[in-house]
Amino acid sequence: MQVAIIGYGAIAAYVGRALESEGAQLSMILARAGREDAAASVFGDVPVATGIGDARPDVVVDCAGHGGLSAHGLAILGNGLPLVTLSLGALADADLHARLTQAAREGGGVLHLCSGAIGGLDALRAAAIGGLDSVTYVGRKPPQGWVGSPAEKVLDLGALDGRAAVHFDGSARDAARLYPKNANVAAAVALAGIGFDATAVTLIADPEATANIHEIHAKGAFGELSFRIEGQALEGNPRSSALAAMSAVRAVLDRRDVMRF
Ligand SMILES: NC(=O)C1=CN([C@@H]2O[C@H](COP(=O)(O)OP(=O)(O)OC[C@H]3O[C@@H](n4cnc5c(N)ncnc54)[C@H](O)[C@@H]3O)[C@@H](O)[C@H]2O)C=CC1
Ligand SMILES: O=C([O-])CC(=O)C(=O)O
Repeated sequence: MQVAIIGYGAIAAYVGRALESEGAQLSMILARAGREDAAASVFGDVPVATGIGDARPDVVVDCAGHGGLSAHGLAILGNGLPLVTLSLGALADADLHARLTQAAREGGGVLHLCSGAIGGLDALRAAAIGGLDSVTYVGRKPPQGWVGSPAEKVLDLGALDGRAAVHFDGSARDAARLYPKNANVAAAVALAGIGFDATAVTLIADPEATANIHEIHAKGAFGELSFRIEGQALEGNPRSSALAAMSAVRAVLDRRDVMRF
């Protein structure tokens, strides 16, 4: 299997290593113009490019956040290629969502939405068929997991005095837009359940937390669901959970299986 990867950060490095150890071949790394050397320093002699051009890998994996999906998604899907993404929050932008959908329909590509750092989305998606009354997502991370996010505008993350503090309460659409590096899970819950505007999100910085804790609570015709995961941070980035990288690897490997979840 030939795999192209967008990005060369903590998740991209994990995904690349794991896929190579499963026998996949990295055929291309997509980086921003001017950052080719930085990408090459992570991936050695894998060719680095700034656009997909006419390359035909079996699958492309977006590990570069919202900017990666918005920069490369249209061309990749428009070229009829499958694209696995972790940047689900970018779809809170209704215009980008519509343009990616159109490019995939016209070009024959498919955008695979990774479950990322959270789980339980299979049950939530099934429950949506019968009708959901409410869906809530609560994200709780240690203070360093929120560095570089709008949490810094309302909290002093270095001086929380042992107390957990809420820094966002609102819709999944606002969470996804405001926290592009932290609220892709909120977007995943929204897309699996009742959408970006109806999904309620609370984000918490918790000095007592030793993991990235994600919870879903949902009610509907199916009954009631509660899901909670304590995910360890990925080596190299305290904002990202290791499971997010693992889920992208899973999504790529699933493509070669004849029996699929
Ligand atoms: N769905 C989920 O559960 C999760 C999603 N994520 C998303 O994955 C992203 C990456 O996470 P990490 O690897 O931990 O972050 P990171 O900061 O270590 O790496 C991000 C990489 O993307 C590159 N990049 C940015 N814009 C780009 C573009 N237009 N084209 C090519 N490369 C570009 C950066 O240079 C950097 O190498 C996060 O920003 C977040 O949006 C992260 C964790 C969980
Ligand atoms: O990795 C996590 O714990 C969640 C995250 O950053 C995101 O959803 O963007």
